[in-house]
Amino acid sequence: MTVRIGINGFGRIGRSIMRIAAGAHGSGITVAAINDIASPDRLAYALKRDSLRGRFAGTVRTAGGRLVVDDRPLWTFQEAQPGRIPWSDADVDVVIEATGRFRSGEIARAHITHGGARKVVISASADDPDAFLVYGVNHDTYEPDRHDVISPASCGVNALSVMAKVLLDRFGLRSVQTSVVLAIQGWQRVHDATSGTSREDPRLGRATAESIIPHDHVAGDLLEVALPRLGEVRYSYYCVPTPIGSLAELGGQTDRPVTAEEVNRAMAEAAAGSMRGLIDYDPDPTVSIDVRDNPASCLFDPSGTQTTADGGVKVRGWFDNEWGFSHRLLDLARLVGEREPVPAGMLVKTAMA
Ligand SMILES: NC(=O)c1ccc[n+]([C@@H]2O[C@H](COP(=O)([O-])OP(=O)(O)OC[C@H]3O[C@@H](n4cnc5c(N)ncnc54)[C@H](O)[C@@H]3O)[C@@H](O)[C@H]2O)c1
Repeated sequence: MTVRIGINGFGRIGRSIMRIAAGAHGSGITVAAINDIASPDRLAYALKRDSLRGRFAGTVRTAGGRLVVDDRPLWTFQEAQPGRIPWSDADVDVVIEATGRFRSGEIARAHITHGGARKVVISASADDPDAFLVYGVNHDTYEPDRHDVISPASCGVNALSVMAKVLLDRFGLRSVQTSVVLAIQGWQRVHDATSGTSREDPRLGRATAESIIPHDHVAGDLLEVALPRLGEVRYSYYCVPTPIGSLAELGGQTDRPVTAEEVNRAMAEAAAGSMRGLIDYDPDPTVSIDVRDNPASCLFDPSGTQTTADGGVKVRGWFDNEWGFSHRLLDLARLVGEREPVPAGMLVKTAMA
């Protein structure tokens, strides 16, 4: 079965989804419709030429007010309010809410109640969704009858939680402390600004290219939601002026002392087995740009593993904050868009096919 997707907000995430769906990892997904406040011509231009990902591999044009991708016209709407988008005209199963404007579960639900879609996946941490589902970590808690508006938490939480799950399952893990170092986000400001970021922490209005910016607007507590067995988690977030490619570090206490070699072996085994497609493992020395276009939630970096004799452990992973996360959004869309959900183990394989 093909899940028909509607994308609200054709920005960095929306266009990543379009590129993935049009490429080799797009099986089981059809982008049926898009909505953005920008004109179809601007959307076509933005899809065709991307400063970070290069030219779109297929063809892009507009015709009759619609975006036409690889000679397939998409329903193209230009509405500013979720409740006004007629997704049912395009027979959309799942809306991916990727404007960054409508992160409240209640507002995003209008895609269902007014637009006629069946499910919504918000492309960020959200307020009061029906469920937070991190793919590969707790997506098997999805209940089709109760969960209509879903949040995958954040890209950072996805990267942290796949590593945390491996450590937890293999060695036990508690007293977890994490850091996420995040590449530039579209809502940041070029110069110091007092408004326009829609975030309350004043540091987030500071000039993007000038500083490492710590901030409190974090979704780190969602790590505890996705993996309640972890117990308390502490987290730090930093915005840095690199265009793409982010870092996740996670430390904690294992149930027994482990060596760095044991930890790395566990991650390598998970990358080849239970977490295939979600954790990638790369023994080569890595810097952030190396993760660009990587579809995994986390590219595990064994050179970052440190342990102490009393059971302390720290691990490092990289993630493409757009590309990896967009793959997870599509994994979730496949899961919730299926009219008859298939077993979780099958879904990981399908997603990576
Ligand atoms: N970019 C990342 O690395 C990343 C990673 C994870 C999560 N996210 C989250 O995904 C969301 C989108 O991020 P992005 O980077 O794609 O943002 P973006 O600014 O690149 O894209 C937002 C798009 O939404 C459109 N838009 C704005 N208001 C609208 C409205 N009222 N109705 C319809 N369209 C509207 C804009 O024209 C733009 O095309 C945010 O919540 C962000 O936090 C982003």
